Amino acid sequence: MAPTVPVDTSAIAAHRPIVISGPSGSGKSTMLKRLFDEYPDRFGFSVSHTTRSPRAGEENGREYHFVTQDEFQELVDKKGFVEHAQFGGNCYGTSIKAVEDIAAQGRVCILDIEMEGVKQVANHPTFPRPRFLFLSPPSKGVLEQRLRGRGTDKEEAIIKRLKQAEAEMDFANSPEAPHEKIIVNDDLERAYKEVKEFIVGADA
Ligand SMILES: Nc1ncnc2c1ncn2[C@@H]1O[C@H](COP(=O)(O)OP(=O)(O)OP(=O)(O)O)[C@@H](O)[C@H]1O
Repeated sequence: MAPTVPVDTSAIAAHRPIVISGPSGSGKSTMLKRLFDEYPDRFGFSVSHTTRSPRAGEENGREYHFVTQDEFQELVDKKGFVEHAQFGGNCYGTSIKAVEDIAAQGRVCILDIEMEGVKQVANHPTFPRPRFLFLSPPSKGVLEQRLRGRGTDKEEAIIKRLKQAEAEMDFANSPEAPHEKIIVNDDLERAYKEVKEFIVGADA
């Protein structure tokens, strides 16, 4: 067994990261965009690692930390990732160090991740426990309408997202879910107020 990588997590402990999850189309990007606009200096997204090749205009350390398969695996073995996954034949992961980098700037790191990632974060052996928020659509029907209304997905992708949404919702409502709060995104203003209250505090 590889020893776990020794990463200083003192800034993370002082600025506890927030994990936001919820089905695709539940409104995570919408909420986070508003929050970042309202509080430009308060939050940050960590820079992920990936084994995919950089695209034109992408810079190592800015869009991603671009690494080889071996480098990625080494970090996996050392428990250096808070969470990691494979998409389309490439590996992606959020390192503890990347989250610490945001916290060291005095910012709260926001982790926008899906169900499998949430489970990994909740069960990580050394990562300080973040705060978990789940954003839920009002119903499956409304979710479907919003995914279609967004106009970014093909029919096949919408069907896949709806199926995945069911699994996410079941997990969020199960006893092993780590979420401290589930917010239903029906009315945008009301839901945003709740999100803000959870993330920034009632006095904000
Ligand atoms: N409360 C709301 N009422 C009506 N429409 C909403 C509401 N919240 C979000 N939407 C719309 O629903 C669509 C999906 O929202 P959004 O893209 O923020 O979801 P997401 O959770 O970030 O999805 P993904 O995980 O795929 O990035 C968008 O078109 C957005 O404008």
